[in-house]
Amino acid sequence: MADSTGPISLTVHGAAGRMGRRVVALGLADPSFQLVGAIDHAESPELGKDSGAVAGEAPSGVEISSHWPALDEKSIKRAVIDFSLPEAIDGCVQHCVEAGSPLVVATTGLTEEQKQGLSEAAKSIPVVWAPSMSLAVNLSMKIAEQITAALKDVSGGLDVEILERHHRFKADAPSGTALKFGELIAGQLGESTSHVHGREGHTGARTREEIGYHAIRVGDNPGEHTIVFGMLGEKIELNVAASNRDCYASGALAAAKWLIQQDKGPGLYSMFDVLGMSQG
Ligand SMILES: NC(=O)C1=CN([C@@H]2O[C@H](COP(=O)(O)OP(=O)(O)OC[C@H]3O[C@@H](n4cnc5c(N)ncnc54)[C@H](O)[C@@H]3O)[C@@H](O)[C@H]2O)C=CC1
Ligand SMILES: O=C(O)C1=N[C@H](C(=O)O)C[C@H](O)C1
Repeated sequence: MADSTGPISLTVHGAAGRMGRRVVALGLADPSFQLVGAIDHAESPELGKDSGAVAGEAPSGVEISSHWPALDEKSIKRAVIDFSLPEAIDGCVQHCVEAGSPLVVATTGLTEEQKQGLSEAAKSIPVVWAPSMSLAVNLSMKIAEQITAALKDVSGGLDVEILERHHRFKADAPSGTALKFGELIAGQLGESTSHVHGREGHTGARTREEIGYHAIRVGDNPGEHTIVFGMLGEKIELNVAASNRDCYASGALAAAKWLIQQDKGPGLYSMFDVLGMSQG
């Protein structure tokens, strides 16, 4: 008999990573979840170690492994949270589709083909996919859309530039969050918008239809985005910055809870859906 009561059986994909460790730590502290799996690369130096200990917490009894835990057919409340790398996504998605496990995907830098794969997977399982799981970032995205709508026809024209700052270890650029900001702002500016990544050489004057992106990599910055709305005579700078990674980890756990507690069916959902920001 399937058990619809009790905690959500949680598996973390990328469990030994900077983000995976925080998801494990916060998940272990949340009685809504029971950690049942901590997956990482077969060559990870953390393989075989206790996931709680690797996360700096008390032992969890769940070792970091490259093999997925056996499915508990009685437990219908289960979810997978992925904070891995693009090269790891296909295997994770395939497992979740085969197991019928709801999935939260946080990994950025996906190829267009991998994004299509998420849409295909969402035909059979519920998927939350967002480049940032942060409440403040998703709220800032909505505000950026409103600012753009209000200023896009301003006299003298509107210039939008997106600056992002991350730790020195970040492997992709610009951030998935910056790209999402640009996508949403371009949705307000119109189809003629071009996306310009950095500038060098004799570029000529900036065109009215471009959004500029600039990726800064310094120290241990957990993520900061500044959207500059420049006009002739004044500007607005919208800044949102994390001081640690827990805003993302708690957002991903909230997304998993939302999928299970709202009993979401197959579909591709965003953090706007999770946070109730989808309208407007
Ligand atoms: N959506 C969001 O809110 C956020 C997304 N991210 C994204 O999450 C991803 C991970 O970020 P970090 O934790 O900083 O990176 P990280 O490099 O510290 O962690 C990635 C983990 O994935 C593991 N991995 C690699 N290949 C694997 C495989 N085949 N199977 C299982 N595990 C595998 C690595 O061994 C590592 O432990 C990045 O794409 C980053 O942009 C990061 C923070 C917030
Ligand atoms: O790699 C990171 O750290 C982060 N990556 C995400 C992105 O690429 O947008 C989210 C957050 O900014 C932190």
